[in-house]
Amino acid sequence: MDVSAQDELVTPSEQDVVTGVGEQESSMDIDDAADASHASTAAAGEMHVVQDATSRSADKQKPLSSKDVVMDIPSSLPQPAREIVVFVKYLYGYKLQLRVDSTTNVAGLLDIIALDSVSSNWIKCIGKRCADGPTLYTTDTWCRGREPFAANTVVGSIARADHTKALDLQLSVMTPILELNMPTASTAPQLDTSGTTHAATSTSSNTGDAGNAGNAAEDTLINRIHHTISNAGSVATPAADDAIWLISNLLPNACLVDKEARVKEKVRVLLKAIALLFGQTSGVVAEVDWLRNRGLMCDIAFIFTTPNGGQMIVAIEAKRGDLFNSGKPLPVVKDGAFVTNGALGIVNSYNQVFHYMAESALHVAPSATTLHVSVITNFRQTIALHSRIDSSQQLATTFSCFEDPSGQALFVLLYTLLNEVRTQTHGEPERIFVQHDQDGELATIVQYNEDDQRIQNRTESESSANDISRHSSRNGSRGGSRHGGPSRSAGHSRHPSRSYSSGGPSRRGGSGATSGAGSQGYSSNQMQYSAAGGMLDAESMQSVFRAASADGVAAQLALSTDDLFGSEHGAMTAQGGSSHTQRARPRYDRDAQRSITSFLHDVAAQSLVAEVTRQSTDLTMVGDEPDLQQLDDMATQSQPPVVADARPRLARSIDPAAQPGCLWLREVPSLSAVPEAQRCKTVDDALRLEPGIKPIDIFVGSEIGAGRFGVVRAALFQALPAAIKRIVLHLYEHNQELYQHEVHMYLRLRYLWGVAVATLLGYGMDSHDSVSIITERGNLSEAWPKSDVELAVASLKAIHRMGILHGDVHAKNVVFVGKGNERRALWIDFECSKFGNDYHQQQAEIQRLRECAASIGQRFESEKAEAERRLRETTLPVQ
Ligand SMILES: Nc1ncnc2c1ncn2[C@@H]1O[C@H](COP(=O)(O)OP(=O)(O)OP(=O)(O)O)[C@@H](O)[C@H]1O
Repeated sequence: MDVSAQDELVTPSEQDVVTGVGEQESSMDIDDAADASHASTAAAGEMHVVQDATSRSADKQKPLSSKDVVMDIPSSLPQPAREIVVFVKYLYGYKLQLRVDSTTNVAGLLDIIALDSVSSNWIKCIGKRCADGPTLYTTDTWCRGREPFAANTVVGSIARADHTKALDLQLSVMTPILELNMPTASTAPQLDTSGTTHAATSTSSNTGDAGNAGNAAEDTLINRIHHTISNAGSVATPAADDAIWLISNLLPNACLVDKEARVKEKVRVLLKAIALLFGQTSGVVAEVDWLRNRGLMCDIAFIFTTPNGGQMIVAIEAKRGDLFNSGKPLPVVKDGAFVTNGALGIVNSYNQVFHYMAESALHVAPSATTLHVSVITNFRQTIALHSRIDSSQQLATTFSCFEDPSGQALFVLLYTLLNEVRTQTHGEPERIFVQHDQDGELATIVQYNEDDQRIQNRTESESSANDISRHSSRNGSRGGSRHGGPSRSAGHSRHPSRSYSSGGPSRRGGSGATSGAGSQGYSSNQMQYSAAGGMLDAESMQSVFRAASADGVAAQLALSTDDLFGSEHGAMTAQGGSSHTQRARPRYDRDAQRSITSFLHDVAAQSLVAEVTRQSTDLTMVGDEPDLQQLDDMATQSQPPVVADARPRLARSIDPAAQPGCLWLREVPSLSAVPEAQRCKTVDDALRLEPGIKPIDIFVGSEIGAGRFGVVRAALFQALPAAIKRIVLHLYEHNQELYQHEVHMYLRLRYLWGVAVATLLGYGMDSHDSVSIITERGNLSEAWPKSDVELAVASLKAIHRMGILHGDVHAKNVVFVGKGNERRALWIDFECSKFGNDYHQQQAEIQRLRECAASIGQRFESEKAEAERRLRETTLPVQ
């Protein structure tokens, strides 16, 4: 299938690179190609009037017309205007031509847009937001008294805009969080090796082994890390707010534009919103067999890795409930990480994903009246999402459950993580828990006092609890896995959902049916989540619990094509009777946002989250696997285990020889087993075989290095300088594992990309027998001056802080990018890296780096002296 997204947003330069030099292997000098690319950009730009500074000032007096195209967004433009341009570009798909210059203000832009026949209320919203400040997203506040933007009008009218494009924002052009929340250089906290924070001014208190230069390098690095973290994904960008807002408010009415596309558009819109929120940039495509083998019965799924450290599966199922209901205890989240071995292909942009997904969804269920999109994700990004959706609520409790506007969404977060977060932020862990067995059949509500003594068996929702208890006792619930999988009982006993209570609007499980607000009519197999204001059937609950028990976060967004965003849901929203809807409405409240983002960017919180994440995902963590029987017994005791007791359940014991589970690699046949006719010889061949892969703007150039895997070549990857390491799998027995391991480690180090670790730009199979790892390209240091050494040491320490030892410390594995203050040392080659926090090993690595660098530096100096001597000799006048 051709997934070369027609609305894939490609700049002229990228396009030129791709179409101009399509062959993968070429010896053309890569920097020439870059120049050519830029030249062609300029050429293309001429057609569209690129606005450089000169032309801007020359055009100053000209009225803005609709004949010009914005090719770039001047940084001088006020932020709201920049946002508008971005939105316009995506709303109109470049059809609306407008020019932005330094004289353009927000009002001017809005005027231009208003003149256009397809002007959109979406734009008006932006305008309003600009005018009214940060209250836009509290729709009722924003709309009150401001005709014509009454609340319902807004919801309805915005829905007429083409959200597909509106949501198709590129993360790179969003407001960097830096502007709002980035601590200034003087106040940015610093990490010491123990992970504690210090004020930035106390640089001298930093580590001992690097001198002042080292401290300075580290300070800069830490600031950059902050910056990177801040900018990773779209958590705190206004655009992400928009996405949250869309999801929680507008989707009920959205997607009515393209009636023909129906499911496709709906799926696309929703998923783009999700993508925007989660900021994922790459993923793998999974199909039915792969899913079935893992107990995930849906029609298609995508597994994303998010820049912010999580993984997410988006799955579409034609029949709701299949997803988690296949009878296997741990469907796809294995040991805290999604198992993606054997998935189908790699995608490199979310546009591709949506095209693929939409096509596939239509293909697999062309006549289905209902398609369900489930998002199963784990870790921190969802925390950000949820805390921002309702930042006024206490973190841990509001995470437990959330219903989307269609009434069927559910987010459940990793409970231990939540408790940690809550302890961190509120000084105490969660104290009300739901206990149930791993089948989700038993649920009792237990409350603890501050001394961790059990004080209550039920919450106010006694009827619900009664039902649950009766139900469970009928089923003779006990710990242990009916399906032979590991028991989740101990873990479940600390489920974060504390709020089984009445009061929220009820919503029966299954698509489409809505009961009245505040309905109390439960049946025995239904339970109400007041936090979500929704009602789930037991089956769904089981599903959720299973997902949660697998240490993941589950979000189910069910879409009904019949009444996907129909009047019923709209009515529910309009009634305002839905506590859920009110809660779900994100608040664009600077203070709230600040507190959340400061939490997210707080170094201690980061390390806490990282730590908990590590406990549940660390591939090398060969923890003590708890005795399953013991866990079962614990679950049946009246007093549930403390949170810490649940931890061993998360820390997993794996076969050290087992391959990392979170990476994709199809089982690769040996080359000889592949018939000649089926071998990939070109990128096109690979594309035919791997329909998820698009010719991803990659241009391969000349050799720049070599190692045990073979040669590394310079490349341009989407117009970025890159290095491509190609690994022929059949050459060595362990190549596949090494490849997987290296990619895995790069992914684990994503926070340091571009700061201390070369950015992983792409990876995956490029033919039947070879895989590639594409990284940001840098230069080796020739002379290793002291400043380079300190930069490299600082980067290595940052890697150590992430709990990883490089394992192959050598000067050739550090590349440098940038100049002057921007210079950074980026580590590459992680195939020998391993998890570990051993101080002595860390010091040994640092020491080794210093020695390598010193010897290269000395050699460089002596060679230089020798060359100068020779030069002097040859140039001395002959006597
Ligand atoms: N991102 C990059 N930027 C610049 N040069 C790079 C980059 N990646 C790799 N190289 C060059 O290619 C060489 C080999 O790369 P790498 O170490 O990743 O390959 P390898 O096959 O794993 O080598 P080794 O046998 O040392 O493990 C590096 O020493 C470096 O010179």
